[in-house]
Amino acid sequence: MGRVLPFASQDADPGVLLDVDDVTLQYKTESRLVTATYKVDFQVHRGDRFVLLGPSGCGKSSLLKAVAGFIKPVEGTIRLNGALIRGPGPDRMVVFQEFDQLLPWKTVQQNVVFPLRARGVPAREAEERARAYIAKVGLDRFRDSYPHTLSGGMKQRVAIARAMATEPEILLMDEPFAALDALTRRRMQEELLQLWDDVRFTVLFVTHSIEEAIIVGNRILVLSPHPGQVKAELNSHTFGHDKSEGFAALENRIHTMLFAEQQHPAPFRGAPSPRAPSVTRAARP
Ligand SMILES: Nc1ncnc2c1ncn2[C@@H]1O[C@H](COP(=O)(O)OP(=O)(O)OP(=O)(O)O)[C@@H](O)[C@H]1O
Repeated sequence: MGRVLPFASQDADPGVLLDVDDVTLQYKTESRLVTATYKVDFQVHRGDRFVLLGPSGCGKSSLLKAVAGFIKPVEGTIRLNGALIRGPGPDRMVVFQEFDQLLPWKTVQQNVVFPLRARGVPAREAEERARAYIAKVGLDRFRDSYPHTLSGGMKQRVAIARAMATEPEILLMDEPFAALDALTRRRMQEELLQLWDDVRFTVLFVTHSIEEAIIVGNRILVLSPHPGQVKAELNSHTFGHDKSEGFAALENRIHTMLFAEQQHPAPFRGAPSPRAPSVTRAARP
């Protein structure tokens, strides 16, 4: 493999990779104009695990789609490495929540090879790179399996391997673990962190789970409810599943930030739930 540099942050470059500047996103439907985000600003540096966190409908997925180049801001700009994003490009890869993002008629290996060949990577290199990334997500034994024979978690691992194998500048993940059971989700979060330790890629990660944001992210952008506006940007680089000192404090701080002005407090406040708070659950008392 050997060619991880374009994807990785192996230098100490503190420069901005992704610059989202004053971005307003809108959708026009037949009956109305929906403002998804309003004047959102943030900057992602190389090697960041940057999380967009906020309640359902605050425009997290819309921001990710705009960075992917699928939708255009009505106001503001998005730049990657200084260049204006005008559409989708090979420098960005998206991992979605849905398990059906793989090609069902192709094996795991073929699924990972496919986008590499489409980008002009020579056959042998594509095969080798696919093998290496499939190994990184622990699926060597399933290289010749078809997607319908894999569990949800395994399919997401393939989707991650496929995206990583293209070695994009930034990996865009839209609630990639949200449809998994709690234990698998936790394992996937750990594996993502291990992968990051290994490859040091840059990721923009969308979630509505406060716990997931703190575990996965080194920086968290907290967005207000619809239309999404920036509430705060926080550092979270010292936490993992061990929930070391300060985890609960940060969790509470974010929770308060998101729901302090709500008239009805979330049901688990004052009576902590054994499950981690999620923005969606909290937003629907
Ligand atoms: N294609 C669309 N047409 C019209 N409105 C849309 C479209 N996609 C999203 N919206 C609206 O834009 C707003 C933001 O949606 P978006 O999916 O980005 O939010 P989100 O924070 O990702 O929500 P969730 O966590 O529920 O996925 C919502 O009000 C949504 O209804």
